[in-house]
Amino acid sequence: MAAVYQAVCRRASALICRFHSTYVRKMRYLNDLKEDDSLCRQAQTSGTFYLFHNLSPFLQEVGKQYLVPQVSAAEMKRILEKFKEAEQWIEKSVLIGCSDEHVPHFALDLGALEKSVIESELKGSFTNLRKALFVVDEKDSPLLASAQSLLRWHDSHQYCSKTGQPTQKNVAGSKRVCHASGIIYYPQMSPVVITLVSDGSRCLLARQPSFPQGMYSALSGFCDIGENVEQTVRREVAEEVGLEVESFQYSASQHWPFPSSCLMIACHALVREQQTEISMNSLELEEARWFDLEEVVEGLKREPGSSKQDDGSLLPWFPPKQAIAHQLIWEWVKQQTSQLA
Ligand SMILES: NC(=O)C1=CN([C@@H]2O[C@H](COP(=O)(O)OP(=O)(O)OC[C@H]3O[C@@H](n4cnc5c(N)ncnc54)[C@H](OP(=O)(O)O)[C@@H]3O)[C@@H](O)[C@H]2O)C=CC1
Ligand SMILES: [Mg+2]
Repeated sequence: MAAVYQAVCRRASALICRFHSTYVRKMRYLNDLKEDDSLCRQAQTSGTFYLFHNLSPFLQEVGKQYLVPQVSAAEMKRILEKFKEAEQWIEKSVLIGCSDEHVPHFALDLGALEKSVIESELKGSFTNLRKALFVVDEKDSPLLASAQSLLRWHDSHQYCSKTGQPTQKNVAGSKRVCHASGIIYYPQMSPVVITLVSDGSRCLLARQPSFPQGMYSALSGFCDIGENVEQTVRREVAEEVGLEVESFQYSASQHWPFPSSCLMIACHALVREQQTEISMNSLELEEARWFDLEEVVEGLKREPGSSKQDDGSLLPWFPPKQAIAHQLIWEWVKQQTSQLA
């Protein structure tokens, strides 16, 4: 028995090692591409391309599925030759990852080219990211989100904010340089804390006026400069619903591309059972209230379309699973259910 156990352990650790070495080699290769312009330029000739048009990703609808096609370098060349200055277009691409076999992946925004020509050549359509993220396969959503954020960052950092001179991207697109001042700009993300507040048996969910009808989510807010995560959690909860956080626990994080590149830091927070009266900040929120376990479980089952009742009123529903808010709400349900068991 012990021998079998040892053999299983050896096999497991061999697998883990193999996984790590593939991962490490991949990360090292990507880093080389970021650091070495000529290596990256060469990689563009054998890589694959995810296409965007004015920041909308290109999708293909196959049956009921939406696919995110990777266009080969040869196919890219063929399409771009239909337009002027084909070579210059490839230069605009940014590195977004690579396969385990080191096939590099790039994202390219063809916003200045005729959309319909590309759509009919590649048999698909450029789709708004807000829709795309929720219809593609789960593994593709983070890739689309980060690719769009990087393309957006390049688009809005064409000039040096100190000298006003144009900035130049390195080939991989991991930075931009102002040659007049020597300033290097790196892609930025804004840290945002998202907090699911609980009083021990209920959780607090709120609506911002911009949310779709009937949707409630956890409280969120940008970190102020100089703040740590704990301070942001405490401040945002105080500002938005007038409650004091007693303790909090980090859950997970997620890159979120709206409005532009946020690092969502998700936390659970507890307030005292005796101090649960909400004083909502109506400049930021439209509604904030406590939900019990049963109402949350029901809400998780609801789709946006099934939220409307015959009398026109709306039953609450929560963000879809691609949003980290969904994960927080699920975790809370699991924790409550395990307490009841
Ligand atoms: N993935 C998920 O599950 C969820 C993601 N989110 C994301 O979190 C983000 C922040 O949440 P929200 O509650 O709106 O934040 P806040 O409560 O901090 O309020 C937003 C306001 O803060 C100001 N602000 C401060 N810093 C910034 C900055 N770096 N970028 C933009 N605005 C800033 C703006 O005010 P002004 O315009 O007056 O200057 C903005 O309107 C949202 O953009 C949303 O997309 C939110 C909930 C769930
Ligand atoms: Mg907020």
